[in-house]
Amino acid sequence: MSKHFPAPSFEKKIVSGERLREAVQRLPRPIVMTNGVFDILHRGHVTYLAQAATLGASLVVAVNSDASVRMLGKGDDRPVNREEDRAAVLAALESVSLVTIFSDKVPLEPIAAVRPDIYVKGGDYEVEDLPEARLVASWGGRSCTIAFEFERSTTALLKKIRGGAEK
Ligand SMILES: Nc1ncnc2c1ncn2[C@@H]1O[C@H](COP(=O)(O)OP(=O)(O)OP(=O)(O)O)[C@@H](O)[C@H]1O
Ligand SMILES: O=P(O)(O)O[C@@H]1O[C@H]([C@H](O)CO)[C@@H](O)[C@H](O)[C@@H]1O
Repeated sequence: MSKHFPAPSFEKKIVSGERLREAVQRLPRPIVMTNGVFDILHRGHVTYLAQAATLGASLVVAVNSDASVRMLGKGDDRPVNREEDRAAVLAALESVSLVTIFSDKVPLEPIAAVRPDIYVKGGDYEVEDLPEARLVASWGGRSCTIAFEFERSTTALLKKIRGGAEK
């Protein structure tokens, strides 16, 4: 007979858009926030999230819904991992305090609900180009990018798995 386990405690870090505003009230500040697809988690992602977490006392991650990933044009076969799985993997990370799934192309709604002190993206973005940064600035928050330490990507991993040339 196999033992029955309760749901792992990290599942409690996943909150719906409706519960986000209230859940954030319980987090220590300053709050750092980021967003992304995080389809197949790799070393670049986990390093980036650990570094982002050091910028404040809590890290909130907004993860794209499957429908919003399809709006980004990453390919007909993306995402590989469905939204609830991507959210669970992120929630299991020590660096991550809260995870929410968002449905729009740009995560302005969850950012407005969280009102982070610091908004962060990876070094593949420029702060000046981000509508999220303009929103966060409206309540006095700041935004920054974190340079890549490891050149990794989900797209490159998929190419490798599927027999492409990536190492
Ligand atoms: N190698 C990396 N190092 C640091 N940060 C990264 C790296 N890859 C992605 N990021 C950051 O992680 C977040 C999620 O990125 P994303 O899901 O687009 O990763 P990806 O592996 O580049 O995916 P894809 O290949 O599907 O575009 C973004 O904020 C991005 O800037
Ligand atoms: O994982 P990605 O592709 O880095 O995440 C995207 O980031 C976009 C970014 O915040 C610029 O607006 C966002 O709009 C998009 O929905 C993905 O989260």
